[in-house]
Amino acid sequence: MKDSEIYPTELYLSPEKDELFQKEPWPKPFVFNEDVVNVFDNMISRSVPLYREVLACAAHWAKAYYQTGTKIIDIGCSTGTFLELIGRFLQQPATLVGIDNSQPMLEKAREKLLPIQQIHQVQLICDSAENCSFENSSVVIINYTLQFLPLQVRQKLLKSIYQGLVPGGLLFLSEKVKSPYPLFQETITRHYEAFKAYNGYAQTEIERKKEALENVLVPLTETEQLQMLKDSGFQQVDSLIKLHNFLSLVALK
Ligand SMILES: C[S@@+](CC[C@H](N)C(=O)[O-])C[C@H]1O[C@@H](n2cnc3c(N)ncnc32)[C@H](O)[C@@H]1O
Ligand SMILES: O=C(O)C(=O)C[C@]1(C(=O)O)C=C[C@@H](O)C=C1
Repeated sequence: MKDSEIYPTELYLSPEKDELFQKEPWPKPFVFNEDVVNVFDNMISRSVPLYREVLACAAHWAKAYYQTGTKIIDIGCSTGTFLELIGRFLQQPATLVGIDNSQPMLEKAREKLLPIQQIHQVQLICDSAENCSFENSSVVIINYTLQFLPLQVRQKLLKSIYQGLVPGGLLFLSEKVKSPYPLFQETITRHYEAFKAYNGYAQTEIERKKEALENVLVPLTETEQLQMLKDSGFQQVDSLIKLHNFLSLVALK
């Protein structure tokens, strides 16, 4: 695939509709179990603003910073949507590694990634990111995953990613963030919920998921996020995309 062909791009998303929070009992607290996994592609693409654009952007940056003979690692790879995209986009054979601690997610990913295995070496690791090595990677992607880790583990993980990246290596990070200003946070949340309603979620579904995610998904502010990256060793850090309460950053080793 040529650079010009990735945007606008089609992602490989399973069509099963997310109706999890319509029914009783609904998942609380939120976990990445089989029920969530079965509808995950539909859930995330209807819940994360600019999801398609973020993945296309991550693929562009991955291609630009990939160094031959190194790895591209996707932490919290879920059903493998990013790896499948970069696998189609990157012409030269590469080692693509997906890490996720949900076995059902990796089973979906395995299926999705079969076609790109004709070109690339694909490794799927079922473990917590904090137990993994990032040695010999030139690109690490961590989209909407750090937010689920305990606060004290996040810095440790970012340091370990920094250590594992080769010089000139890139970290691409997307997170749900919060505003440091309560009034702005309220306005942003209302706007975000309108986005979800536009994507077909009923108010009860929105409220139930919000409750399920409480204390499970803990967002930081953009400033805290940038500081954590700098404290982990990254000196060159920049923001690329932000809409409502979702942010994408890049950081260079
Ligand atoms: C919101 S999803 C990520 C979405 C995915 N990156 C994408 O763009 O489609 C979060 C993923 O992180 C995984 N996860 C949560 N905690 C983890 C941990 N400590 N280590 C590895 N994976 C984790 C979950 O199983 C889930 O698949
Ligand atoms: O629905 C929300 O409120 C979200 O925060 C979306 C979000 C996320 O950002 O991780 C939450 C859970 C799902 O895994 C997919 C997306």
